[in-house]
Amino acid sequence: MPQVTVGVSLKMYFGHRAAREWAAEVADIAARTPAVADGRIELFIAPTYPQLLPALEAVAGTRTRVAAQDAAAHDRGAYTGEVSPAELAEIGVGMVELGHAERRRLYGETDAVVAAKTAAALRNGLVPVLCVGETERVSPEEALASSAAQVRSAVADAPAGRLVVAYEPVWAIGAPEPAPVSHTRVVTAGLRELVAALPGRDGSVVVYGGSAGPGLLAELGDDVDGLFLGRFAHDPAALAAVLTEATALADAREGVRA
Ligand SMILES: O=C[C@H](O)COP(=O)(O)O
Repeated sequence: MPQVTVGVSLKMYFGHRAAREWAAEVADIAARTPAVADGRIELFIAPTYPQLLPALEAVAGTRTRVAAQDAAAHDRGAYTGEVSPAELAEIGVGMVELGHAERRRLYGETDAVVAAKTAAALRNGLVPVLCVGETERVSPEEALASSAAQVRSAVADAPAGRLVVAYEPVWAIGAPEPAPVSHTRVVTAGLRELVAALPGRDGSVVVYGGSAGPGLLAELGDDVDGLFLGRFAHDPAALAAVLTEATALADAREGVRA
């Protein structure tokens, strides 16, 4: 089992060539990071659909996993423009981001849609990166309540399987700074308790996303299982810095377990 999970979504920021160059740099960094190579850090990248196959090729042999940024709720059929989770699994994609705040806000994805997509991902062997988080800045307790409700709704009827829950307060996405550590730790601690108690979800983890970058993992320490990065991992050197912090955290966790 990984000790720390670090993911990056490119959203739609990069063109094809820039994404290819970035994936090649990530592959180099992953190959030079022993904790990725030995599986203590689970590293995944989520490029756009046209970039999935080149990304899989770029990171082959480095243990970096490739995630899609979304997937359909159906395996096949007359769903023009959709991408099947079955086909994603067939090409070697291992994870899929679901319920991201931008999908919910811009494309009207409801909790019911996210639940249907989560079930589809799990029945096709994909690990859902299930994005949850409050839309307005509220107390950590209220944030936990609404995020927990989103998790419960997403998995209520889904087949068994591991989840990566990404706690992303909507107000901290695309912001200059991440949510305060004092806020995040209450929510992630509560979500960890929740997922640990869910039947059939062994190995599930809770990561933080929303303007995350170098320095945050060291601050959050044992309050999270990792980070889900966006803009602040566009610079490969910043991702390398986060992986250095993740390595220190993995080492510390191993020390605790030894
Ligand atoms: O998918 C990643 C998150 O939405 C965070 O993005 P951001 O770090 O650019 O705010």
